[in-house]
Amino acid sequence: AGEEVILLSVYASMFSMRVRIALAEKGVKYELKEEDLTNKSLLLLEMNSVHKKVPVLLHNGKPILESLIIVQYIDEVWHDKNPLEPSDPYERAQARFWADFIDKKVPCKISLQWAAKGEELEAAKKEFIEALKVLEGELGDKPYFGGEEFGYVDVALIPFYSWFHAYETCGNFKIGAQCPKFAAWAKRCMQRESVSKSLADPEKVYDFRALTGLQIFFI
Ligand SMILES: N[C@@H](CCC(=O)N[C@@H](CSO)C(=O)NCC(=O)O)C(=O)O
Repeated sequence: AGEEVILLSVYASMFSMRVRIALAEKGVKYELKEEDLTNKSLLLLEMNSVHKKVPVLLHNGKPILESLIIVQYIDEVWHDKNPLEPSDPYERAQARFWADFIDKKVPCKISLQWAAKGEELEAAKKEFIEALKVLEGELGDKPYFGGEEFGYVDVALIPFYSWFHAYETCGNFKIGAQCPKFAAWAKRCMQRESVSKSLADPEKVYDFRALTGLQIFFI
C-alpha cells in the first residue's frame, strides 16, 4: 500500500532480531539498514536521539523505538496476520509481564564478558541459568510461551538463543544440559522460518563479539 518500512539494525543484536522475526511473521516487506555501532549513521542519531540504539523501525518516516514496543506496534498495525499478542487483556498483560522479565533478567547484570573471570563470571552464569529456569517453569509442558501458538513472549526470548554458543564458549558452560526444556523449546522455534531466517548465525555472533569487542552481551 505504498508504505515505506525501514529497520535500522545490527546483525548480532538480539533486540534487532525480535523485530526481524515480527516483520517476517507479518510478511511485511522492509528495507534493512545495517548499522556500525562504532560509527553510527546520522539517520540513527536523528531517529533515536534519546538512546542512539538499534533497533529503530521507520514506518513512513516515523520512528518507533525499543524492541518490545516495536513488536507490539507491528502486531497492531499488521493485525490481520499471525497475531503475536493475546487478544484477551489479562493474557496480554501476562505475556507483557514475561517479556519484561526477559528484558530484566536474561541480560545478566554483570555482562558475561569474555574478560570476566572467577567469581564475577560464575555469578553472571548462575544468574543467567536461574532466569532460564524460571522461564522453563513458566513454559511448563506448553509448546510455546503463548500456549499452542508461537507468540509475543517467544519472539522476545528466542533471539538470545543465537548468543548461547558465545556465552557457552566464553563462560565454559553448557546451557542445554542445565535447561533441557528451554533447549527443546528453542529448537522448536528454530523450525519456524520467521525465526531461522532472522536469527544471527551463532558462529558469526561469536566472531562479532570478538571483532567488535562491544559488550553487547547484555546491554
Ligand atoms: N532496550 C533496547 C535495547 C537495544 C540495545 O541495547 N541495542 C544495542 C545493540 S544490541 O545490544 C545498541 O544499539 N547499542 C548501541 C550503544 O549502546 O551505543 C531495545 O530493546 O531495543
